Amino acid sequence: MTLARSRHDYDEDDVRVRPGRRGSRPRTRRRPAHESAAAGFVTAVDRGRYRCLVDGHQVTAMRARELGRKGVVVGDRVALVGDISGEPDALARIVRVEPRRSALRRTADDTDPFERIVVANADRLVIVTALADPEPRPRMIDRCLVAAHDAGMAPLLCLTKADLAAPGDLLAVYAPLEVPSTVTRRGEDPAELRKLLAGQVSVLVGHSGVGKSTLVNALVPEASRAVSQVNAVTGRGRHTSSSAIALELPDGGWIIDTPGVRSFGLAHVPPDGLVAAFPELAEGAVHCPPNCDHLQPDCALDNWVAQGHASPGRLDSLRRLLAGRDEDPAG
Ligand SMILES: Nc1nc2c(ncn2[C@@H]2O[C@H](COP(=O)(O)OP(=O)(O)OP(=O)(O)O)[C@@H](O)[C@H]2O)c(=O)[nH]1
Ligand SMILES: [Zn+2]
Repeated sequence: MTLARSRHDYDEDDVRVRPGRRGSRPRTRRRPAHESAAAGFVTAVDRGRYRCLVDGHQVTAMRARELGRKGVVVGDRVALVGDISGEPDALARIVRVEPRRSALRRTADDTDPFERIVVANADRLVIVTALADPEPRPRMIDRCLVAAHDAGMAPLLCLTKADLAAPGDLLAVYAPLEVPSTVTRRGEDPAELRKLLAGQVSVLVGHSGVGKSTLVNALVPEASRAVSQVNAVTGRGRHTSSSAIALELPDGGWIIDTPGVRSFGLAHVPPDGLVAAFPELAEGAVHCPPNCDHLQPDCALDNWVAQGHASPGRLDSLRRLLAGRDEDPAG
């Protein structure tokens, strides 16, 4: 997969490496401290407490001061010291966050003024859209596709509630984008989705009411118990919490639900990054006039599509996104 960013380093808050006062070697060259630390996988984060899986058992941890401003998010691979027994009241310390393979970002909005990484190291973004009740919102899907590309994750379109409306029209809109898709309906086991997710770390995203919890409950029989255990630790209910939670899939892999994140704005994705999310169009954009915004008549992409190098639907999708970069991400 081509990445939109030249920034292949997904750790935005620790890229600056300051040389020591006396010009000693950069800090990253030093031997890592805590060589005997245990490896953990962060499955939930809330109010400064991190739930980590260490050797198959759950450990509650806090950040060690030495992490500085470094954020820790669900999906992070971390190194832990201190009490990793997992006993009630035991508290370990996270002393290191391993480099991230991918980083899903949310944009600033009314509920949170900062752009933040919400999930690290996930492979897939599952864009959950109901075919009816609520009505599908294609622009939200487009935005999620770019967010997936920007994050370094593969998208999967999951169309729910096929018992209420047929998926044909929506699938036709997205067929040219060659995004894999799966359709689910009430009363039917989501077997295809289960197969697609096995062995991977996937993030579910979608508007309220599209059926995410229904899917999670079907995929992870223990889901409600796992969620209430986390809430027992953090003292919050699922719907009031804005943090993500990772649940282990019976066939291997993880599904990460992100209750507070329903869509993604693109304000943090530069226009070049948007175009890069459409590799076969990016190739044609080299023929555009300098600083082309790809919305004017002299844009070379119309010709590129006319020559059959890319589908008209893909160009439409790109232009919808370019024209609406600053729109309300929930739209
Ligand atoms: N007809 C129909 N209804 C469904 C289907 N899947 C879920 N629902 C219903 O849609 C409603 C919302 O489903 P949830 O699973 O709670 O949706 P959600 O995406 O988790 O919603 P939030 O928790 O608000 O984000 C519930 O009443 C479900 O029973 C489906 O395939 N068909
Ligand atoms: Zn152009």
